[in-house]
Amino acid sequence: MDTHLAVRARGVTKSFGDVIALDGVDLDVAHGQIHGLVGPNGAGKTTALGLLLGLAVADSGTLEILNTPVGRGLAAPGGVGGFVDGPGLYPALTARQNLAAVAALSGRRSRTAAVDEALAEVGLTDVADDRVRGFSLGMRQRLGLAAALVTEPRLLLLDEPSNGLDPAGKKHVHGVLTRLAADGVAVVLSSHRMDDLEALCSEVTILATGRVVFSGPLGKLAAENRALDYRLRTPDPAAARRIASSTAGIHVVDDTGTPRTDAGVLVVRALVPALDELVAGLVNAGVAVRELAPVVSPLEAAFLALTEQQEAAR
Ligand SMILES: Nc1ncnc2c1ncn2[C@@H]1O[C@H](COP(=O)(O)OP(=O)(O)OP(=O)(O)O)[C@@H](O)[C@H]1O
Repeated sequence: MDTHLAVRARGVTKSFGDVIALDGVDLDVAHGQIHGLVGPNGAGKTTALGLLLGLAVADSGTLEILNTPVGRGLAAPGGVGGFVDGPGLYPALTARQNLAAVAALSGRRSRTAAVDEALAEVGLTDVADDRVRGFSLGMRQRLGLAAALVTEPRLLLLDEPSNGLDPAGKKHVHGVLTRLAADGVAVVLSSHRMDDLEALCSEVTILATGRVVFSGPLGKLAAENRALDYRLRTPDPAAARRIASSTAGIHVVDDTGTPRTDAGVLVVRALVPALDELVAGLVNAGVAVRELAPVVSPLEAAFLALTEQQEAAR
């Protein structure tokens, strides 16, 4: 048993009738790691989180959670917290009463302090005594996270935790997750938001049609040798286009969805070394470069490439 891992899954398969939701999934999540599950709609993210939360049982494969082998019965081992498909909350109770109920069920001793602390951590102190019925989606998400916090999880599982969050809410949630990870808690979250994954996760697992198409550090994914589209902003796009077209390894992309009114922008597809050549060529020719940035982030580009390959292979 690998004690530095909070989650160790090998060859996990789960079907619903004819639909194979997970197909031989391996997953390692270390203590203190924020691990992102990412993939197109229907890729199997929620199903995977449901298995980790003990809401469903795998058809085959092995799963160890917090060093406990998960058997055929439902229910996750102690120390696992979180939610899928939105947090389960009592709408007629206040935020504080909801958390007090969770604290009581989880057998915490210093309940009042734990509830107050959790409310403060997610930024809901001001609305602690309001009924949850009137809460927005983002407030419910934050309260769901607070409910998980009062159980003091060692493995926290969250399905789309940034759903409906405004920038302030997002800041609170990101702060909480980062603090938990620094304290050694393993966090697994699903998200469609590449910016969130990049801001939070040290590792990601990309699922496509139930299979793992990548798992590992974000840096490794971004560094994969793949040509990206770059937006080049210049006061002299005609000269820039001429130079780009004659630079080896540079492909000028015409149809990028860039608004036609943005005449100073050229999009080129290239690997980094060719891009360096292009910049040198532009500078030598006296063509100013006002901006040079990937059109989509390296993570998003890798995500699209990997998931499209898997879809095409179906
Ligand atoms: N209870 C269920 N009964 C039948 N099919 C299901 C069930 N749960 C999931 N599925 C199917 O399993 C596949 C994986 O679904 P899952 O919800 O895990 O994907 P997801 O990656 O979370 O998708 P999304 O990004 O849309 O939330 C889908 O084809 C889905 O229709």
